[in-house]
Amino acid sequence: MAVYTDISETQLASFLADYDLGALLSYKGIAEGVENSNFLLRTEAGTFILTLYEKRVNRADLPFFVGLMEHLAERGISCPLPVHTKVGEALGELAGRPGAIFTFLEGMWTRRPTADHCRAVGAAMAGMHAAARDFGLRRENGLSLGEWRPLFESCGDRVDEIEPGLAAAIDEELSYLEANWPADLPAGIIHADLFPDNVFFLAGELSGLIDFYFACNDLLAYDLAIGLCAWCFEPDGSFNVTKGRGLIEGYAGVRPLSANEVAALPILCRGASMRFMLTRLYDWLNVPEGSFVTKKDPREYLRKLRFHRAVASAAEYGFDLERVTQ
Ligand SMILES: Nc1ncnc2c1ncn2[C@@H]1O[C@H](COP(=O)(O)OP(=O)(O)OP(=O)(O)O)[C@@H](O)[C@H]1O
Ligand SMILES: N[C@@H](CCO)C(=O)O
Repeated sequence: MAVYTDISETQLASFLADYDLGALLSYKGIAEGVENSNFLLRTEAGTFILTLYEKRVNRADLPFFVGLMEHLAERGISCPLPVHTKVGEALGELAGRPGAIFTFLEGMWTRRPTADHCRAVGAAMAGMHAAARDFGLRRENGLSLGEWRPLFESCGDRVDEIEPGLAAAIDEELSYLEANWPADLPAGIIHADLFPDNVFFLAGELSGLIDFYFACNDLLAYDLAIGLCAWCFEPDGSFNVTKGRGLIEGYAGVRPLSANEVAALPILCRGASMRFMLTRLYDWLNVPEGSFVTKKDPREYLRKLRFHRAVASAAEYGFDLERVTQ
């Protein structure tokens, strides 16, 4: 359960006194999520989310995250909007943790994405990329190509417990990625974790994006590659080309891709699979049993990596080239 920091009603009421949200009516911890403590608040002004930032979020990055959500919301992207205190602050402190209050987004994430969901997510991702273009702050991706090998090395000598020969296979794949990673593709601010649990739908329509705590400056098409990995595989491990087409054509309907971006999709998908396999592998080997963090299976991303390694051209992701390029 993702409530690491307990708060008392008295603490919360005194925190809320800095805001124009009326009196506290009720609050409860939210079980979902693993990074931060989230609470559902009801006050006289409505329903809100209180997020307390835990250790894995770097305090210095908070102005970037909170500012980005504000920037996107101002440009019509449906995402949580930070609520300001009476003196105009978006970030405060509660129970020794940095905290912020956000508007509540209606909707639920979908456990069974369809091709229509994928199309909507592609369009929303491209809309987010476009809306973030004039955001004034930068944040380097702390989980980009250069960080993968140190992360792998920090997993130590237990990697082959997951599968015999895995350490050598990762080493070889990292060498390929390091030698061939594309450099000259359009870059900007990406979400970097736009998985199904971070996209809400309401009555079949996309109602908003949440969890911008991996957002950073990186290749725009890398976000699309993360989306292909997270949205377009079936539970049996097969890639669904109809979903792939939906995601890519949904994206390109808002921001057409360049021919170079299309050509780079297979290697970007290999990199995205590597990134999520490694963070999951690290957690698998290092997070103690019975802790709050729900461990996700690194082998899911190993299987996805193998699929992308066998892709000879981006056309195998199922889209019509003429429809997605400029
Ligand atoms: N603005 C919001 N409106 C409605 N619900 C929200 C909002 N923000 C967060 N939630 C709820 O809180 C849950 C956890 O939020 P979030 O995914 O941001 O947490 P996290 O700990 O950063 O998670 P993750 O494990 O994905 O990194 C969400 O699944 C959702 O149910
Ligand atoms: N989306 C990530 C976890 C949260 O960042 C994963 O599925 O591994």
